[in-house]
Amino acid sequence: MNNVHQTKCAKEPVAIKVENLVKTYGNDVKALDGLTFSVKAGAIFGFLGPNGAGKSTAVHIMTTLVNPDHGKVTIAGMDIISNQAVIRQTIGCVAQKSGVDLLSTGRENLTLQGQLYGLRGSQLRTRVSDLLERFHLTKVAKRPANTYSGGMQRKLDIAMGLIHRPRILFLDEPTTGLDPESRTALWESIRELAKEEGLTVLITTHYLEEADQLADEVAIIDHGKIIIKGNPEKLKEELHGDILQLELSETNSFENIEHIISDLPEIQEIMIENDSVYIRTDSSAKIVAVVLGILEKAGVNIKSTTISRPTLDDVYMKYTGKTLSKSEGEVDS
Ligand SMILES: Nc1ncnc2c1ncn2[C@@H]1O[C@H](COP(=O)(O)OP(=O)(O)OP(=O)(O)O)[C@@H](O)[C@H]1O
Repeated sequence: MNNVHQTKCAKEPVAIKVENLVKTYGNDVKALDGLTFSVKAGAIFGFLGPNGAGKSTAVHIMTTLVNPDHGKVTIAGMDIISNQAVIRQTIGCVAQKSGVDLLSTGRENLTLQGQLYGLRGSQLRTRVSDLLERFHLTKVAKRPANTYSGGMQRKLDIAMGLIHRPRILFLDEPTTGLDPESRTALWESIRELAKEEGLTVLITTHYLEEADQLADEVAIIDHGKIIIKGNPEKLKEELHGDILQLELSETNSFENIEHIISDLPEIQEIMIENDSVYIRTDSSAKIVAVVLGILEKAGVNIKSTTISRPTLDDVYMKYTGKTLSKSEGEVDS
């Protein structure tokens, strides 16, 4: 790794700058439609959006794999078109599809990856051992990767993406398919890494909880554009009040409900998704009995009632009109 590039990247306050990116596939699939955002150096940035929103296309462009039709991307202050070779040394990428060779051991996978980046000898051995240690894989380093659990294989994948000491790491849905425990453990490793190595991390995810837990900043992307961007805590705070969720027995009552309760002054917003009505209110204690009374009179059967503080899911729903977690078909094993 070239020290000049490392130094330049470390001093650059903005690690990733994306300006008005447009990418069309064929004649009419507009994957990106004026995408603009930036990521501060050292931050963990969560890139959220439903299937087909344009996340992977954006990541492919930022990592120099695909050229945009229009727009500009700078990575650590360098334009991606004119500095491809240097940028590929500056970034690490962990794609959705694993790069692990399942028949090789963890150590062999890391060693080969290091050799591809020109590392040799003791420098390579030390880096491999450090990464095995950091991801708690030392004990299994001599075992073929096909004997690893999903979480261990994913850790190995991320370790491989870090072998050349990149300053910016792109993680494309790193925890998809992992069980909740492995997912939480991986979050911990990513958090530690970002802090200790001063890494900038851009993470695409379908899991709002993941973005909420990990990211300093999130951007919600849909139809190739940023819909909203900000610190998760601040975005949630902006949705002041509580969320009252009413799960209904029959969804055919939806049409009436909005009409029946929308005049109540304590109600800020009503959203309907799947089998539930979500009511945002500053006066949940006062409103809950009133709403339940009105709906009972109107003959609406309510299965359950929940009051909660706004989550990133509620932020997502406010800006996209739908929930992400319910529409994406999460895979938990
Ligand atoms: N190589 C390609 N050829 C044609 N269309 C493509 C290609 N790659 C992506 N698309 C289309 O571009 C749009 C954006 O896709 P993209 O994969 O970037 O979205 P995404 O947000 O990453 O989705 P996912 O979460 O499912 O990975 C989609 O309509 C997709 O079908």
